[in-house]
Amino acid sequence: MNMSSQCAENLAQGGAGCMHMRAESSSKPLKRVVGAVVLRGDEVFMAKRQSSKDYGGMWEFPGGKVEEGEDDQTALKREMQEEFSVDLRVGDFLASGDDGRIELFCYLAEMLGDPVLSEHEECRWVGLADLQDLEVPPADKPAISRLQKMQRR
Ligand SMILES: Nc1nc2c([nH]c(=O)n2[C@H]2C[C@H](O)[C@@H](COP(=O)(O)OP(=O)(O)OP(=O)(O)O)O2)c(=O)[nH]1
Repeated sequence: MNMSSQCAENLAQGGAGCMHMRAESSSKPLKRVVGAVVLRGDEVFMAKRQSSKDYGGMWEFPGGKVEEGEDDQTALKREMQEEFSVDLRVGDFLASGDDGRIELFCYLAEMLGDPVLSEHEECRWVGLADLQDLEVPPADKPAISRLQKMQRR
């Protein structure tokens, strides 16, 4: 019996699948997400996710999923317009992290104008020294470590 027919038989018998199928599903490509790291002196702009969303109530770098045909910069600018009605100047790549489902690419950026809250529960300028007290999704941790290292220099 080959691998595929073993899987089919396992499923037909009401089994939870087999190693072969699990390996395939766990290698699904990560969804690409971008986040803007907007600094103002020793503070960074953070937004609180709506409680109805995944990671609800956690703080994130504003941004979102990159759509087909977009590059990271275009996606970040679009998301900042949609979510905060501001233009964005996108700078250097800072760090990336993942949660096994999405991969977050964070870029230093400058907001041109004042952000208007629409899709988040709250937004706030957070001191870099206070970042460790915020609850953030796991994919944000590498960017936060980089920011804290930059601050100590
Ligand atoms: N924007 C953003 N998303 C993050 C961060 N960290 C993190 O794990 N994520 C996750 C949460 C979501 O699963 C995913 C982004 O999806 P989203 O729903 O916020 O993005 P979107 O605006 O494109 O959403 P939608 O149109 O699909 O509703 O990435 C972060 O710092 N910023």
